[in-house]
Amino acid sequence: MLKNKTVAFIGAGSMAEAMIAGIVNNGQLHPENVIATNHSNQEKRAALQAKYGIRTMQNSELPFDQIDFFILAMKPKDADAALESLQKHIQPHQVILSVLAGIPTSHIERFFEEGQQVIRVMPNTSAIAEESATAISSGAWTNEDNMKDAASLLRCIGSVYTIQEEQMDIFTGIAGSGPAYFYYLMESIEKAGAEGGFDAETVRAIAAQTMYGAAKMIMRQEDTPAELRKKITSPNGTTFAGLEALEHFGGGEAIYQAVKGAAARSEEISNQFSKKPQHV
Ligand SMILES: NC(=O)C1=CN([C@@H]2O[C@H](COP(=O)(O)OP(=O)(O)OC[C@H]3O[C@@H](n4cnc5c(N)ncnc54)[C@H](O)[C@@H]3O)[C@@H](O)[C@H]2O)C=CC1
Ligand SMILES: O=C(O)[C@@H]1CCC=N1
Repeated sequence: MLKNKTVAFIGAGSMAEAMIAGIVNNGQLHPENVIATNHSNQEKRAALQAKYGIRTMQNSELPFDQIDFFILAMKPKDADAALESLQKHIQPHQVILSVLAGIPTSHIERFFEEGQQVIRVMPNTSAIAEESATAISSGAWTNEDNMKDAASLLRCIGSVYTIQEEQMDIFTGIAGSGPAYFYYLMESIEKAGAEGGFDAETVRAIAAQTMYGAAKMIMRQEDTPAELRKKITSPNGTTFAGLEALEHFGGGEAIYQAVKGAAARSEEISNQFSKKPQHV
C-alpha cells in the first residue's frame, strides 16, 4: 500500500532528483508524501518543490515520526555525518534505504540500535524516465514486508532485482554506472555521424533509436546477444568491417574493463567503510 507511505530523501542531488521525478510521475505516491532535505542548498530545495510539488526542508525539520522510508542519497564521504545526525531520530520499525555506492548495510547498522532495518539500493539515473535497473539487498534486520514495500516503491522508477549484498559491487559496475558507458559510446557515434554530414541532434536520434531497438531485441530473450549479432553480420559485409574495427581497437575489452573498474571502486569504498569502528 504505497499510497499511505511517506518517503524522505536525505540529500537532494542528481540521484535523488531522478528518483523523485520517477516516483512523482509514476503517480503511486502523492507528492505531499515525498520529502527531500538538503545540507545547505536552499535553491535546489525550492526548485524541487516547485517542479515536483514535493515537500522540502532541512534535516532538523523532518517530521521523523511520519516517515516510513528514509532514503540516504548523499555522497559516500558525507554518509557518516548524515548518519550521526539521524541516529537519535530513526526507530527500528522505520526503514533506511541507502543508494550510496559501496557503503555496506553493516556500516549503516552500526549507527543505530540492534534491529534497525536497512536496505541497500543501487538505482541509476534512468529513474527519471522510469527505466532504472535497480538492485535491492536486505540488511541484517529487514523484514520481508518492508523488502516487498521497498521493491514496490522502486518499481515506480523501473525494474527491480533482489540480489545478495555481495553482488552489489558488480551490479554497480553494470547498472549503477552503466548509463554513463552508453552516453560515452553515443559521444563517439555522434562524432562519426558529424563527419558523415549529420548534425548532432539527428545522429543522436538515429543512434538512440538503434540502441533502444537493440535493447528491446535483447529483452525479448528469444536470441542471445551473440546470436543477434551474427544475424546482422554478413560475410565480409559492413557489420563485419565494423566489428573488426571494434575488436582491433579493444572495444569489447574496454567495456569489460569499465564494468570491472567501477565494481572494483565500489569494493574499495566498501573496504574503507568496513574497517571503520563501531558507533553505537
Ligand atoms: N548519480 C548517479 O548516477 C548515482 C548515484 N548513486 C549514489 O547516490 C548518492 C548521491 O549521488 P549524487 O546524487 O550523484 O550526488 P550529489 O552530489 O548530486 O548529491 C548529494 C546531495 O546530498 C547533499 N547532502 C550531503 N550531506 C547531507 C546531509 N547530511 N543531509 C542532507 N543532505 C546532504 C548535498 O548537499 C548534495 O546536494 C551517492 O552516494 C552515489 O553513490 C547511486 C546510483 C547512481
Ligand atoms: O559514480 C558514482 O560513484 C555513482 C554511483 C553509481 C553511479 N554514480
